[in-house]
Amino acid sequence: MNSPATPAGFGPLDDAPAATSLLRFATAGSVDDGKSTLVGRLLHDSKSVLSDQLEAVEHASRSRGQDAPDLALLTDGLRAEREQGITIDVAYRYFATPRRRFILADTPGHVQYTRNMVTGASTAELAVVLVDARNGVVEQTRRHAAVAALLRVPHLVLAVNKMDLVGYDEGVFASIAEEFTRYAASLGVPEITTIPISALAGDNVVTASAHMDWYGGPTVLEHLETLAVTDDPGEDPARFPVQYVIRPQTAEHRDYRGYAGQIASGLLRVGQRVKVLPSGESSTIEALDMLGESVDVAWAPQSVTVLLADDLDVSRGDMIVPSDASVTAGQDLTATVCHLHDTPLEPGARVLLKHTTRTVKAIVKEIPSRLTLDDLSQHPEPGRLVANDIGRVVLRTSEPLPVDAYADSRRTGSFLLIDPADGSTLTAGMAGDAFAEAVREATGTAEAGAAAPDDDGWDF
Ligand SMILES: Nc1nc2c(ncn2[C@@H]2O[C@H](COP(=O)(O)OP(=O)(O)OP(=O)(O)O)[C@@H](O)[C@H]2O)c(=O)[nH]1
Repeated sequence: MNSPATPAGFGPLDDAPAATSLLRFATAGSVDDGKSTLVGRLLHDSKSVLSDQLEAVEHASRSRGQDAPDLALLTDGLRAEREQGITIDVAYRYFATPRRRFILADTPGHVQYTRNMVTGASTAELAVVLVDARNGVVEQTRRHAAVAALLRVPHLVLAVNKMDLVGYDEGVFASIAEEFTRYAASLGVPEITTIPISALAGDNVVTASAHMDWYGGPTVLEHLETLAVTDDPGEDPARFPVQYVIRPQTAEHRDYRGYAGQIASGLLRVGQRVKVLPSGESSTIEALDMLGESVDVAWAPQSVTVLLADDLDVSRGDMIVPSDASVTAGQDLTATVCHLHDTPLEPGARVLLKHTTRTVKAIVKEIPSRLTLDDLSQHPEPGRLVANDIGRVVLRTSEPLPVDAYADSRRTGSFLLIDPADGSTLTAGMAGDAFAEAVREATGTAEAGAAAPDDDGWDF
């Protein structure tokens, strides 16, 4: 049984300081649409490939009787391992150009890998969806757009690849671009860019194509390099999950009581009025300690120790938020989820729910909907969710949790369901109804509903 990697957006935060020049993006495409070739071309033409790697690729291509280097071989390590049946769900690649640094989540393209796109795209600012110009928008393309919309990836690029095989025809590109844009926009994707490319020939990947003078937009790399990403932590709601309570037992520090953790989103400053969830008690930030130094301001994803002016009862897993934040702590949670595990998720399932630094018991009360992702219609009898399914679940947690709507905060609106028996990740969840509402609006279909059997002792 394959247990997929923990989605990056749902696991621990990385320690790297926010850098304006960093773009996280994901690629998605069906088998043979040319994803490996596109990634290889990006790495090669942006000179991110080391010369010994290139020599190895040229050598391998020649020994296969090919004149030009097969750039798909640059990503072949991943493929070889996949063919041997080793589970590598998402490979992260790092590369840089003079204008920006990139982290690319490279996800396999088969239908059964929807969950990998969820994993790869959970922290992405942008997703590149590839289609083969000869095939146009297919079921997988709609799936990828739906997953990008579900994860609220803010920028979506449709790369219409293999334009060389359709004679670089503007009409072919235009009709694919139009169909895709209509579909993705109906799901609420805020920004969609469509680019005609040939990954093999290098048209519009890094350098502008000489074959498509009817296209006046950016190349793929230009778009990736110049996209304005919202990396101002001040724009996000401030959320500080408490990881440790620090109370030194020395005479010198008798009165010290600090709350250590990593800022999950937004920005904290000394003097700010805050409240602690779930208790709702208020106080003021008296000091912020970072690596032994006092600072006035700290922001996500920095690790800090917060000192409050009042002596409140704060424990691990509590969340410090601005006093006027609308988020409340509750035990009933509705979410859109992508089920990741090979064991299905059923109403009545007893699971662990991991939200930021806190893990509590939870029960799946209801599965009101299960989506057919190719046309977003509702299964008439949702029943249960199997691996790669996207659906809606109603959960009840053993303790109140301050969960944001995912639409407001990707970090504190997401959670994982975990199997209490072996600790494996079952399901990635996005709290709130925004995606379900977009789907209902786009399709006009109603949910059916499947409720849990009577509780027997797991009644919180
Ligand atoms: N003519 C033409 N062929 C292309 C182009 N891009 C990729 N190909 C070819 O299409 C085939 C599949 O390309 P890959 O890059 O391996 O496709 P992929 O999407 O990574 O495939 P998987 O890794 O199996 O999902 C290869 O034979 C490529 O050489 C293109 O722009 N034009």
